[in-house]
Amino acid sequence: MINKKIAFLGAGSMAEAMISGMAESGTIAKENIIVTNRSNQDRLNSIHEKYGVRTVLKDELDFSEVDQFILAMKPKDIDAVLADLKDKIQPNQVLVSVLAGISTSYMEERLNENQQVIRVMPNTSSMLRESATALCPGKYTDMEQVQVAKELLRAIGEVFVIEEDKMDVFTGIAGSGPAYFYYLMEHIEETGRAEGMDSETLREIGAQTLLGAAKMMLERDESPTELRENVTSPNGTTAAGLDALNANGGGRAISEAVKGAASRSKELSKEIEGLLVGAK
Ligand SMILES: NC(=O)C1=CN([C@@H]2O[C@H](COP(=O)(O)OP(=O)(O)OC[C@H]3O[C@@H](n4cnc5c(N)ncnc54)[C@H](OP(=O)(O)O)[C@@H]3O)[C@@H](O)[C@H]2O)C=CC1
Ligand SMILES: O=C(O)[C@@H]1CCC=N1
Repeated sequence: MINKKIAFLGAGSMAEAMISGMAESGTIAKENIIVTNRSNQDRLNSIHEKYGVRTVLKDELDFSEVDQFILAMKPKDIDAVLADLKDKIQPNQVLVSVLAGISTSYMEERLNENQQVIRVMPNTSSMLRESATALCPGKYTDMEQVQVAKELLRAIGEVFVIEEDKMDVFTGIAGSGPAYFYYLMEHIEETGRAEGMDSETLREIGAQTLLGAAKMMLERDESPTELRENVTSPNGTTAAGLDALNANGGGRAISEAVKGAASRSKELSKEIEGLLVGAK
């Protein structure tokens, strides 16, 4: 068990997914997880009741008791948050940000010298401890703190330490990724329903098919191409399905989705910088 105190600054959907996974994991005691937001006390009450973690409004947080702060507000709020935190945090405390598009250098430049920061990108499957989470440390961050963050994030799934210049594409693949699979399922369900199947059965069939394919990719030593070919009998049903997918730009659409999300991640940081320039 990790004997550190963490404070979430932000109690929205991403924070809740992480809190739920962490609280269930036993990796960190619930009383060592503090959840804050700006003003929504009802939301804090509900998180406290559901997960048994401590909750306080951000202005009531005792900063001195926290080892790692997890920034989980919207990217547009980052400047206000960093300005507020700058002189409240100590060099031995670490800021771990889940914000899309906000780089470690962006945070470092707005904090006191040598401040330790870590950028991470989880996804909402954190709730079931099945996130694929990327992590990259800032340039002043101790390895020991990186280890603590890694261990914490392992409570909500698998952790991949990556170079920061890969963070945008990682966001396009894994941060936003669950939505693509849900979208796929929405269309599969719609088609099944049109053929008279009921939604509940379709949900189970689709999810089991996705889970089976995911496990095959994780547990078999075969590439997705080989696995796909094994499903595809000559002149059979899968070949017909894949032909239809290709004829309708399916493969290209998937690549474009990843590229679109990655490019939005890049754009977000530019927008935030633009806002700052505009505010001067
Ligand atoms: N949703 C996802 O799948 C993923 C999201 N992310 C990132 O997670 C972040 C949060 O997204 P999401 O959960 O959807 O956002 P939400 O809008 O649901 O939640 C934002 C939260 O931030 C709080 N907040 C705002 N300013 C402050 C502050 N100064 N101090 C403390 N809390 C503050 C808000 O409090 P109040 O309500 O009181 O104003 C609210 O609880 C984003 O930056 C996003 O890029 C990353 C990976 C995946
Ligand atoms: O849509 C978003 O911007 C956030 C970041 C990754 C997933 N959700």
